[in-house]
Amino acid sequence: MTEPLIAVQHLGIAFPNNQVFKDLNFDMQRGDFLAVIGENGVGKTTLIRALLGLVKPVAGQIRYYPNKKAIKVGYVPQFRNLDQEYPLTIEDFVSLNLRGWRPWLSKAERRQVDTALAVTNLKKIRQRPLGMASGGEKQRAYLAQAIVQEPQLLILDESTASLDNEMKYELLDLVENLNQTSAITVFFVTHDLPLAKRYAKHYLALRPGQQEFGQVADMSVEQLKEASNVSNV
Ligand SMILES: Nc1ncnc2c1ncn2[C@@H]1O[C@H](COP(=O)(O)OP(=O)(O)OP(=O)(O)O)[C@@H](O)[C@H]1O
Repeated sequence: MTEPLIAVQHLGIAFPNNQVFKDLNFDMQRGDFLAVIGENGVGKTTLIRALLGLVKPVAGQIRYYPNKKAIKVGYVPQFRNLDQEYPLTIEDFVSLNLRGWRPWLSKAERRQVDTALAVTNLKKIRQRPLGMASGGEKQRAYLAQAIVQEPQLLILDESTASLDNEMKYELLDLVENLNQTSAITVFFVTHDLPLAKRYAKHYLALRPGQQEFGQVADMSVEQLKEASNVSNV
């Protein structure tokens, strides 16, 4: 077995009066495309926060290989429509993730921006104010911003929710392409089981107090639904 990118081992996370995870275990192999499914409130966002080191486990651990610092993370949020007045151009918006306190980009950074715009099909409209872009273009700009630093791990946090069908597939086709050509590891939180089935290699179905991890190819959409539904006890 090769070394994973991230190993979640016996993870326990609790808030006052609320044990969200108890003994959660799964590995993310490099280049995996993992769909994380489960009902509202089961802990999907908490798991993302734990992966980012923003919530402290009460038990177990998350191991990063070779180490946490070596893993850059890109994050694509759920689609929310930006105001038409939003002033940054698409290119400036994508560059935000590279600019520290410096107002300018180095040559190497410019190349990174060009690549991110190219792989998300935004080159032609790079000078358009982001607020004037279509919904799909805006979400592609978020994807471009997330990948401009060439992360090893890309987190899609319900990034396709509220997009129409065509835009969902368009966005995930781009992500699949990145996954296949740059071996970027994808952590895809979604309620959309047909999308999970179409794009993911593995699934992690979260239920209160339990989890199921497996290969998507072995599951039908109905079985995925069953795996992520709360059992009637
Ligand atoms: N900071 C916090 N303090 C206390 N409880 C919290 C905190 N954050 C989350 N929770 C609780 O932990 C549980 C898991 O929440 P979380 O947001 O991770 O679920 P989710 O699966 O992402 O839900 P959704 O699909 O609705 O986004 C919920 O019961 C939530 O109320």
